[in-house]
Amino acid sequence: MSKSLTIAKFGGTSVANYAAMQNCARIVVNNTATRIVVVSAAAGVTNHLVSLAHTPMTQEQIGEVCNAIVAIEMAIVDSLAEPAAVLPKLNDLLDEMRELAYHEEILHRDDLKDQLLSMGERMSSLLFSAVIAEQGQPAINFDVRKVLRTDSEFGEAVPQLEEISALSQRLLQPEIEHAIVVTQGFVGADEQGKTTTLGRGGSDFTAALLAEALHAEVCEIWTDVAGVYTTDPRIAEKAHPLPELSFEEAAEMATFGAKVLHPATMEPALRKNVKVFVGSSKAPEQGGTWIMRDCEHEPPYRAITRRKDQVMVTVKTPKMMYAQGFLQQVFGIIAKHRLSVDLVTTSEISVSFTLDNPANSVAQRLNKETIAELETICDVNVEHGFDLVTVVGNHMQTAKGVSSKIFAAVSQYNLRMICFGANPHNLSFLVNESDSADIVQHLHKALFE
Ligand SMILES: Nc1ncnc2c1ncn2[C@@H]1O[C@H](COP(=O)(O)OP(=O)(O)O)[C@@H](O)[C@H]1O
Ligand SMILES: N[C@@H](CC(=O)OP(=O)(O)O)C(=O)O
Repeated sequence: MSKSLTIAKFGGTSVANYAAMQNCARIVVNNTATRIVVVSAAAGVTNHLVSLAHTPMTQEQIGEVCNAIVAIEMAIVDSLAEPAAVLPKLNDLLDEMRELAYHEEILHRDDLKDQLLSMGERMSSLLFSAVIAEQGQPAINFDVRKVLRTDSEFGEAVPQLEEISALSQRLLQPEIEHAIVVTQGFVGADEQGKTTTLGRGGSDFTAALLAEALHAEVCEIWTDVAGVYTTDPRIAEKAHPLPELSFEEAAEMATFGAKVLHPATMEPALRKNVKVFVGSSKAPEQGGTWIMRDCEHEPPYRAITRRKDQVMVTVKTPKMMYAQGFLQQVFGIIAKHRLSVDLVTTSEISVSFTLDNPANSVAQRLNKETIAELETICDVNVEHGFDLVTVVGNHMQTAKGVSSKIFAAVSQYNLRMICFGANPHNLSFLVNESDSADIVQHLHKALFE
């Protein structure tokens, strides 16, 4: 275990093609502390795999989607100086992918879906290890399933921390002594060795879990933006990168929709005090954001996030006024399906709460099951078409004038639910999806420009 170990994670756009991979390989070889590299699938590949796994398709349609993936992978191999060194292994993986796609279409098994989803990372890690080797460093492609033990919740598998730590120290640590280890983000395996996945965007989480297991000093998240910004730069053009963030602020931002980080990434970092750096693999010289335990400044507001695809569920029982334990029953059902609720409001006869409902996700299936079970005990009304906008900061409930400034900025919009005061780090609104970009822009202007 080395105190100076750095783990570098490269996201989908950073490994989208050969030129992008070369930028990343330079970042790796320029820092001798970087011995482990975690890669995502090349941009677009996981989306194709998700459509294979979740959309009913004819044989021809399956063939077309597979061909689109083949084109992305082959363009990278063809650019390598020695394609022949990896081509047989890549062809094996492509064959495995096609076979899984046809089988899954017939069998609809969750374990096959995850095996299929893992193929993008298995291919990109093979290719990326070849790109590092081209830059003169010994590199190996390591199968993360040997160490990233999870439970068997396919699609949203939960990492088993003690096993990951023991397995990583036994099987991964010796490898980094003699080569740069390139491994897969997002992917794991259960006790039976079946392939699992950690949920969309889960490669950041993998990097943080391995950093925790091997007591790394730094976990770098290399992406397509130069750090974590005041808000998504795709929404507000004047958004700017933040030099520093606390673990808590970063965790809130990720939970409430800052796609640049997977929501669970901060947990391992916080447990082992691993510093997290977020930067652009295209422009590493621009610097980025350091996320750490103690920041120099903890301002009342630091950033704005937006999370799309929210549903608002209102449960109502005419007997609620007298029915003690109704809330407990409702939240018992939600907990049983492992859902988390972000916003809650109550009145005498009803309770409203929000559920995250992204397309093609495990959450969507669990939401349906939860709503069906709630309908057995009360009236349930489900409304779609909302986004959640959150201002993230520190000691927000006690900082004077913060909430009035925020409410003034959104005064002309219809706010369906508001959540404030339960913790010092956020103020959230549920808003119509058609308004959310405007709301973020107005808030950004009022708070940061
Ligand atoms: N607060 C934020 N700061 C920076 N990027 C953000 C933020 N909120 C959302 N994003 C979006 O996250 C994107 C990076 O995340 P993602 O596409 O998942 O990258 P990767 O493929 O590298 O994991 C950025 O291009 C940006 O549009
Ligand atoms: N490839 C997976 C995992 C991941 O983390 O990807 P990215 O780093 O590109 O967000 C996904 O698309 O969900």
